[in-house]
Amino acid sequence: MTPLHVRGRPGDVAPYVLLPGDPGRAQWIAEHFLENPKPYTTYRSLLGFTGTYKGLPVSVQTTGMGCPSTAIVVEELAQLGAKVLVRVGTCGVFSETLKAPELVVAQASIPLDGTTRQYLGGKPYAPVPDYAVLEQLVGAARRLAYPHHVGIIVTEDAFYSPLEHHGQAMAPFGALAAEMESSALFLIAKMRGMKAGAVLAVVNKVGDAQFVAPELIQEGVNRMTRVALEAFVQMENQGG
Ligand SMILES: O=P(O)(O)O[C@H]1O[C@H](CO)[C@@H](O)[C@H]1O
Ligand SMILES: O=c1cc[nH]c(=O)[nH]1
Repeated sequence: MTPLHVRGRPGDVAPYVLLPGDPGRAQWIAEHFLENPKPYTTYRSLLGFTGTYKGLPVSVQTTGMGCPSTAIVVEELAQLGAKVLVRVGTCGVFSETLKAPELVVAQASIPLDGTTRQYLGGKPYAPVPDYAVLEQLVGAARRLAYPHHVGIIVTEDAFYSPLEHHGQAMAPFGALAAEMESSALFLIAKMRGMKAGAVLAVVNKVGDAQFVAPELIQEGVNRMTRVALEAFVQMENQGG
């Protein structure tokens, strides 16, 4: 039996998993960073591949956009034996002092989404990455000398909110960036005994009508992927 959506079989998914929102990014990462990548699921375009990076088995699994889809994928990755999950996503920033292709490493997510609210029955909660994963992500970004910011992000549902952008309202409280998946990832990973983190490439200032130039996005994606993979290797070398 495979899970309902991530249609891999036990053994198909590696303990270490990269989580991009975009299936095109999942395929690009598999082709450019993994040796011998093999697809294990294509259902609903939630593409998943497993290969190796520097000899370490690694999977890359699309989450789709938003917390509802991410929650399904993370639950099913737990069923398939995943242990360490790192979101490699894109984000919008609240200040022009953060620029593409800089990275944002999430230290916590302010959960403005509906999925975590439903999981928690409305109880307050602080979705945070696993501390060891956070440490390894920051360490890898430093070693690679990629400019990065470590801080609070906002996870929200409405990319095109008709109201004044509600994520932006959290900027005075220290939020650096907005995206749409990390709160659910952090919460569900904790509930299911997995370790999670998130590294994000800056692609716009929140509310801008355009993303930055494709070359800058590509460079950010390249950098965040390298950071996440090097963090996996370090974690494995230090006993997982
Ligand atoms: O680039 P990904 O990983 O999809 O992440 C961001 O991009 C999408 C919105 O454009 C949302 O999923 C948001 O979280
Ligand atoms: O969720 C997101 C992702 C990228 N840019 C945004 O403004 N929001």
